[in-house]
Amino acid sequence: MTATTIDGKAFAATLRAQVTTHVAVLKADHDIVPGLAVVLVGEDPASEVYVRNKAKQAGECGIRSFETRLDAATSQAELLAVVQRLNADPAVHGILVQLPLPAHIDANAVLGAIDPTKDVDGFHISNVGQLSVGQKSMVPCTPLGCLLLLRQFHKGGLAGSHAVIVGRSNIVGKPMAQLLLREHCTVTIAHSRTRDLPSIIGGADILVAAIGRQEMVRGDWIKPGATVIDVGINRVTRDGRTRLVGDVNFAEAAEVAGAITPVPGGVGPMTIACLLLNTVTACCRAHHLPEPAGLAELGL
Ligand SMILES: Nc1nc2c(c(=O)[nH]1)N[C@@H](CN(C=O)c1ccc(C(=O)N[C@@H](CCC(=O)O)C(=O)O)cc1)CN2
Repeated sequence: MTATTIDGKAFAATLRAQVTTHVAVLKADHDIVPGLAVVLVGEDPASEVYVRNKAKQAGECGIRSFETRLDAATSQAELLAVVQRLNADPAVHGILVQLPLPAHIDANAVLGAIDPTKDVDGFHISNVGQLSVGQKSMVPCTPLGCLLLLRQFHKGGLAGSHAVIVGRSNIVGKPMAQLLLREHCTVTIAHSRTRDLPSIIGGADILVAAIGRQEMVRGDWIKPGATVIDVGINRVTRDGRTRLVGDVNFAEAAEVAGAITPVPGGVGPMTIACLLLNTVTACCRAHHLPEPAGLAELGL
């Protein structure tokens, strides 16, 4: 069997087109322009790329973007002051502090200082709690992107499917589990200390790999016909060339799975598209206006 390759880049482009349409309506009917503030501390090269792409794609959708770049030596108090300023700015509907932060800064303190209604990353504890009890919330971008791909590409519907999530991070693994539970999947969260990972993965109709280890999941671990969502982004250098690979061995898995996301071009582009969707959603909620399809469609 050769799996369908899920084109996350194309799906993200469609989502961004929907966001662009909604932004245009907000401007034409209400003279409102959604605003997204992105804060980067330090000079991590990958974060630089992500922040640049966020600002560029926001602009292309008609979202006003506000970028704050801070020195790696910025104190936690200085960063908190920036967050407070953005919380108070009515032109800013979404705030994102790019992770990882330098080690001397307590990320939880910073994420907890963001106004939950502007928390387009969905990392504030009140959004985490609301998602876990099934209330309307802001939803973390990567798991939201994975869910939208699964709703589109997993054959046979999500309800009743056994989903195995490998990875228990607050950014991906845990919120992904909440989202799939809401879709009536049977959810197993596995992680680095799970015993006999291959046999757990072998029972999965849906596999979400978010463990951060290059090509760790082998093709013969995967149930024939399963849908595989690879969240991993690992930079590897082979024969003097650097390239990106996921947490799943793509070539092997594609021989067994029903559908699979590639790396790059799978989940990554969905992360930024969902950030833009969350920003417009936050703007609409702030102004008590109809939200774009997306979170509302998912009942979130
Ligand atoms: N505050 C946040 N920080 C981080 C998040 C997040 O959701 N919020 N997620 C990741 C990084 N990330 C977004 O910030 C992100 C990662 C990857 C991509 C992406 O488009 N990847 C491409 C490949 C890009 C490349 O060449 O490196 C792909 O997979 O096709 C977008 C966003 C950690 N931090």
